[in-house]
Formats: sequence, C-alpha cells, structure tokens
Amino acid sequence: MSESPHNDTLRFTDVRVTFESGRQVLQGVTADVSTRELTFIAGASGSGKSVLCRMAVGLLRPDSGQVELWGERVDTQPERDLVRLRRKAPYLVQGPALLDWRTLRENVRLADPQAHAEDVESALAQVGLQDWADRLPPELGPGAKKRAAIARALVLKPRYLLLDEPTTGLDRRAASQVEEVMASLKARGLGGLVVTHDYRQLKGLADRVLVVAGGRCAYLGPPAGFLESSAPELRVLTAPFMEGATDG
Ligand SMILES: Nc1ncnc2c1ncn2[C@@H]1O[C@H](COP(=O)(O)OP(=O)(O)OP(=O)(O)O)[C@@H](O)[C@H]1O
Repeated sequence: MSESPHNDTLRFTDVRVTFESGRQVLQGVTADVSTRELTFIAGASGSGKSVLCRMAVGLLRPDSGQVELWGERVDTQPERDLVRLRRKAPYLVQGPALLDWRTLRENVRLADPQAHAEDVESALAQVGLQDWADRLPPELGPGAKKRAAIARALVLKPRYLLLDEPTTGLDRRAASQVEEVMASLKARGLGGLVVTHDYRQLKGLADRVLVVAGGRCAYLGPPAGFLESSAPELRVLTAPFMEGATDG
C-alpha cells in the first residue's frame, strides 16, 4: 500500500501496548487525527503520550490494533519503508540532538545531504535562525537549539511534524520562541502532533487536544472542551494548571 495524497488522517484503532515489565500502557486507544491540524497530546506523566506519538511513525509497534498514516498501515510496515515515511513525518526527540562541532547550516544539511542550498537557508529562516547559520550549537540558547532541530526537520519538506515535548526544560521566553515557530508553521498549513505538559500552549495554538488517560483516548476535541471539562479524569489534569494560571 502507498501513502495517499488525499488522505489526511493519522488513525489509531484499538491500539494496545504492554511492556516487558507487564505494565499495560495503552489499553485500546482509538482516535482519528487530522494531519492538517496541530494536535497536542496531553495526559499525566507516564500515561503513554510519547508511546502514542512514537507509534504514529513506527518507532514503536503496538501489541495489537492498527496504526495508519495517510491510508498506509504503519504498524506492519517493514523498517525500510518506515524510513521513507519518517522523512514525510519526522519525529523530533525531546533533546535538541544537534552535533556541537558542526554549524547550524551543516546540522540542517545533515538531515538531507542532497538538499539545495536555498532549501537549507529557507529551513533556517522558517525558525528565525537565518543569521545564525554559521554558528555552532553551543553558542545558542536552549530555545534556539530546539528551533534549529525543527529546521533540520523542515529541510525534508515534511507533510507532518511530530514533536515530543518541544518546550519542556525551556524557560518561558525560550518556550515562547518555540511556540511562535509552531504557530507560524501552522499558519502556513503544516500540521503536527505535539506531546506537551504545558497546557498554557493549548489556547490559541492547538486545533485539537488528544488526552491519554487510563490507557485510552479520554478526549479528542478543541482545547476549550478539555480545559473547561468537568469530567473527573480531565479535571485532575487541568485543575493544577488552572490554579497555576491564576497565580500568574
Ligand atoms: N521502550 C520501553 N520499554 C519499557 N517501558 C517503556 C518503554 N517506553 C515507555 N515505557 C513506559 O511506558 C510508560 C509511558 O511512557 P511514555 O514515555 O509514553 O509516558 P509519557 O506520557 O510521555 O510521560 P512523560 O510525560 O513523563 O514523558 C512509562 O511508564 C514508561 O516507563
């Protein structure tokens, strides 16, 4: 089967994952996510957010159930085909994962050695780092490093981006810069799946929120429906954030 240009769906059907420890992390997640939208995955620590995100591009395979991206089965695909799929839907790990001894331009080029020079410059410009192309990663702050990692994914001209906690560990200013990049990519029509702990990001940035709780998809819908829900399994996640938000 091959990827369909007309199908914009990432589909999880009754996905279950148990690790060797015996812990059942996902116990039947079913969800359809539009890859034209920016969807944030929320949930308690250890609920399986990263596991779900990684499964979207075959970095983890479920014990049972199906994962489909753009009409193509991901969970049964051989690794060599997944490499091709991941160029269309790159997964960015939590750390910046840049080579410290290579300039930003070289780091971006490493993702695609065949990339045209103007595509490398364009990827850096899309994250606001065009004037930093000749700098080395250690010269950058953590927010700029994360943006450089995003540039490295953008040079692949992806159809979708998967970002695992892109702002965790950043101070508010650096986090805002990364959020601005996500907003501008969204404005240009690039969808993404973003694992987050920071619910402040949801308002204004997220099209949808997918909440993982109790091993299942507990909510999939607009951010307001999650943030304002009175359902106990959602309130337990949002209440501390709402209290923190009123503290300023
Ligand atoms: N490869 C693995 N082998 C064994 N256990 C794993 C593996 N990957 C994840 N887990 C376990 O699965 C559970 C869910 O992990 P996951 O990283 O998806 O959580 P999360 O919701 O992203 O949490 P956090 O917000 O803390 O990052 C955790 O208990 C984790 O220890």
